[in-house]
Amino acid sequence: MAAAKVNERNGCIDGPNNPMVTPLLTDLYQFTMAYAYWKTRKHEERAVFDLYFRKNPFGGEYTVFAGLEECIKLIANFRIAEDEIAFIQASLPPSCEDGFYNYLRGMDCSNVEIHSISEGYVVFPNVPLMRVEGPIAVVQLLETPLLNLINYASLVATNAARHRFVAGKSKLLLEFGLRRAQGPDGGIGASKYSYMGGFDATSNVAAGKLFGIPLRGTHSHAFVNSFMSPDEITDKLLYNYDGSHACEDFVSLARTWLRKLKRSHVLGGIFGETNQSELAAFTSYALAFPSNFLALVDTYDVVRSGIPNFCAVALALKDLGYKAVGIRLDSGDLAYLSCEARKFFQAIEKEFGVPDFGNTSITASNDLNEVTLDALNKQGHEIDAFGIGTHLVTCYAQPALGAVFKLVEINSQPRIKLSEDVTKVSIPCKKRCYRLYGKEGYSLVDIMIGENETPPKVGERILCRHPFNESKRAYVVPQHVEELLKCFWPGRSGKAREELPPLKLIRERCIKQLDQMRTDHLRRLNPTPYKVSVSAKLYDFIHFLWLNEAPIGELQ
Ligand SMILES: Nc1ncnc2c1ncn2[C@@H]1O[C@H](COP(=O)(O)OP(=O)(O)OP(=O)(O)O)[C@@H](O)[C@H]1O
Ligand SMILES: O=P(O)(O)OC[C@H]1O[C@H](OP(=O)(O)OP(=O)(O)O)[C@H](O)[C@@H]1O
Ligand SMILES: O=C(O)c1cccnc1
Ligand SMILES: [Mg+2]
Repeated sequence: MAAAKVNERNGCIDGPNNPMVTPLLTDLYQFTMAYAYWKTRKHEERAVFDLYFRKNPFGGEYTVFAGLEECIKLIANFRIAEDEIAFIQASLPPSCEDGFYNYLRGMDCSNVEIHSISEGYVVFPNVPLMRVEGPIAVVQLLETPLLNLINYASLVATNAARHRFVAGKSKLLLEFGLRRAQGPDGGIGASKYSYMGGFDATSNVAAGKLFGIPLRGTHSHAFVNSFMSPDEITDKLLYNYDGSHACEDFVSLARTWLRKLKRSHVLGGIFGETNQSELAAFTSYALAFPSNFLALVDTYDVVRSGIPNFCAVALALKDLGYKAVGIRLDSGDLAYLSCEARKFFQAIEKEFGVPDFGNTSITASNDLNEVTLDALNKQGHEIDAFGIGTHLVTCYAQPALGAVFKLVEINSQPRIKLSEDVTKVSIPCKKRCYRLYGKEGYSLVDIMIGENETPPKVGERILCRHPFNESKRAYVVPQHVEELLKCFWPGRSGKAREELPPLKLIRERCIKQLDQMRTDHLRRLNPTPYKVSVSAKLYDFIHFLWLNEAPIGELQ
């Protein structure tokens, strides 16, 4: 993954983060269609496409929109290089005329206009996330890369937001998925969009460098397993926190604390001989990171070895003025073990008078997902931080979002795609989209209207209709109206271009958006669907066009 390059052409928007995002990152049929448009001299006809999805993922009723910045970076840098043109020429039939390749040579997105919902917004089915307008051949080529950049990004951001919802705001959420992700780009994307969806940090160093995501981590079982005995620690010296004096033998100090713990009335009964190679591993990790000591305690036996060994080293550190961070549990019954660990820490705080030791942090990992987080909450647990990998980054519960890109207008003529399945009928016309807010500050409904219709106004009653179900309709008097589609790439329209905010701000926006949603839309079990509607005028037009385009069947 190369660092983002500076755009030489417009000097302001870098290229996509991933160098594989080029005009060739598309399906062959986009190029064959482009050729056919060109051959019939249709290629410059002005087309409007909507990018939207039909169903929220994970059985939920909301989605977090992500991936916009990469789309705009693609658009800003969209030029087909000479070697790419040669490859396209070799891939299309020899009968394709040379003029087409000259046309591709001059192709860019300077006449394409992109309106989009802002990245990090909570979004709903059928409302365009993005409206792409421009010469049909160019916009056709953009279908696949735009969908590619938005589908997984939005899916994983939504997955992260859902994990955050179950875990609760006070928990630290760490993304640990790189090793299980779908290749390098899956891993980088997962880290970026999990952070956007509300995770606090990642273990992925490359993502930390590329996007400034906070890096966090513990250590693995291999580190513990690698120690055979305390004799392996040769450098036992540790200066105290302020550097004023040295403890010559930190290993013995930790051993002394272990003996004290064993003699304690309360704790002594819990464990006997702990694993000494584990104690050696913890001691040497503390010598390496005295201010950031966190131990993985489940290699041998959490209660009889890992926790007492950790506490002995943590108390030795405390003697030298350091505060240990905590433990990680990576197997077994995480609810039970976290409660046992907390009791142990609290007993030490009481018996040895160590302030705040009871609050020592407990991190849990091991195949966690929404369901296990929910189960842990129901049982009661003492976990402060969750490290989540596989289920988060692979989107195990649902592997694809399914956003689509549909032609809604050409040469100012609205188009509709019909389907046997009503949910797959496209909503025609170049549209404006609004979010209407009610008295209590929550959003009530999203509404799509024709481009030239009068926008909804605060305090004015407007009829919101379900796009396809005649009987579903409601009057809304909005207290606040927000236009959703903003201009992120003005083309030649002369409109102002929305800025692309830094990742941290998008993350904050996402958290704020979710805070502003009614929790019944967010809950895991039987969430309430959010209403998505069209104006009365657009409703009538959709159904007029539908009847116009659908052939009448004949029964015999
Ligand atoms: N209290 C709990 N309630 C519900 N699920 C839990 C609880 N504690 C742990 N889990 C989950 O149960 C599963 C246990 O995994 P598994 O059966 O592989 O055992 P393990 O603890 O990983 O054992 P080992 O690593 O020693 O093989 C994990 O998915 C974990 O997230
Ligand atoms: O379980 P996940 O949600 O994917 O989180 C990441 C896992 O990766 C590490 O395990 P590792 O790869 O070392 O193997 P393990 O499964 O044997 O613990 C870590 O200890 C977690 O268990
Ligand atoms: O830092 C960790 O604890 C970590 C990182 C990646 C995967 N599992 C754990
Ligand atoms: Mg594991």
